[in-house]
Amino acid sequence: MATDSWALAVDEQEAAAESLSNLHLKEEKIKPDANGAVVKTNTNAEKTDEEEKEDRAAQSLLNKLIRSNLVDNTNQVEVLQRDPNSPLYSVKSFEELRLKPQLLQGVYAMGFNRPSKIQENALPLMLAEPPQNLIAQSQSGTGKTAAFVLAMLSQVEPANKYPQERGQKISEQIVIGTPGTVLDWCSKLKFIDPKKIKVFVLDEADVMIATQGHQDQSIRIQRMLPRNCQMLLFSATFEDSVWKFAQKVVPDPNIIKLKREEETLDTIKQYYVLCSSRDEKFQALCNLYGAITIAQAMIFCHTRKTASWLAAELSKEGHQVALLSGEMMVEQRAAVIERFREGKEKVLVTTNVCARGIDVEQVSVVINFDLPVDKDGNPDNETYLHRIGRTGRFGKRGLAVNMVDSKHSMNILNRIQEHFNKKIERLDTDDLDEIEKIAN
Ligand SMILES: Nc1ncnc2c1ncn2[C@@H]1O[C@H](COP(=O)(O)OP(=O)(O)OP(=O)(O)O)[C@@H](O)[C@H]1O
Repeated sequence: MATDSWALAVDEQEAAAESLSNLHLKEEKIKPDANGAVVKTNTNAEKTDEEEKEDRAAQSLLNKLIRSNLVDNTNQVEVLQRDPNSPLYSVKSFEELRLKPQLLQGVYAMGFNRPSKIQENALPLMLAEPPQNLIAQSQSGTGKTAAFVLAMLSQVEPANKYPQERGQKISEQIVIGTPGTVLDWCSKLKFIDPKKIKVFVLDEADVMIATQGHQDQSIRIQRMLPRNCQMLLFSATFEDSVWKFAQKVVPDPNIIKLKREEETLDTIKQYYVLCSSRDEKFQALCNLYGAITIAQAMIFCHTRKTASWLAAELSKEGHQVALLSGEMMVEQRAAVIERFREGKEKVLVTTNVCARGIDVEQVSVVINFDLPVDKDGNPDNETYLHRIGRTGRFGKRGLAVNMVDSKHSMNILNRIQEHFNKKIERLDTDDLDEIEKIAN
């Protein structure tokens, strides 16, 4: 079966339609009772004639949409979750993963119907008794964060109001921070008693490696934790250095790892555009906007200067643009991201600061206005993966367009293709028909 929803056969699509209608029923069926327990009710018995009619009409419309290949995204997720080749595939339901009733309730309230592959594989290990250590890799946007957050919440005892602070008390049970701050809180400032920590998660382990000092700080925190503290390490990419670090920091780990060619998602289509100058790249971008409907886009530039220039040019063209760059204060960055998430701005122009972590479902296009390179000018494959992973979140389709403006950047692009063993097709942005085709 194809992983790619564009290539689904009609019978698969119809099966998907059926799933969607079941999904609708399932959402209705699962309701928490007064004690927070999840109760299943017989929906069919409760359905009125009116609802029955509405359902049939919805089903028929959906089938029509599917036949014309406009597969709805919810539907698409359902299809992917039944495709063994997809990172969203699972054979189990959340109920079978033995989450606490309140967490199960929360998961359904979030609109999650089935776990993804990483959730299905990682959760039983993380929730085992005694809890297991884990080093895990999964593609961007496939539910890693949701997986370890569920594991953390499963371990929290709400009655225990720590971590504690010497003078002022921290009553929150979960602390999220960069290695430097958490280390200060555990050691210098003693806001947290590390001996009481039950779960230690290192997310985006590749950043720990790339950022000066983070690796050592993480190891110093890990050494303060009790022996029975559960250690979890997640990353979308695992270069050798990340791998070495992971094994240093997580003792006796269970390991979930991807093959290199599995790291990129088939739901994200990747293209490059040949240009000869910055202005041509800008023109290509305008052509793209002229030809396809772009819900929201993120555009990555190498320098703040280019990012500010581009944001200003796009504004002149009438786009609602937000600019996010490294010199902004944390609060300012958060405010910009929040406005973008709310859809107040449709385009986010940024430098690398924003390559990771942002989860905005509506981002349908990522543009590498400049290709990601490291400080020595070599291709930065991890950053590339994180950048394009801002689109195609949890089974959504995405488009990644790379602007190539010199022999050097063509060489960078070729090396990125080789690294991921994935062909990046050329796109002629002067050909409107061609652009329209890729968007369908
Ligand atoms: N089982 C699920 N069903 C439906 N949606 C889900 C499920 N799990 C997670 N999601 C949603 O999918 C999106 C991506 O999930 P998440 O942020 O956990 O992925 P991630 O692998 O940590 O991504 P990244 O690598 O970019 O950090 C989020 O919006 C999340 O709410």
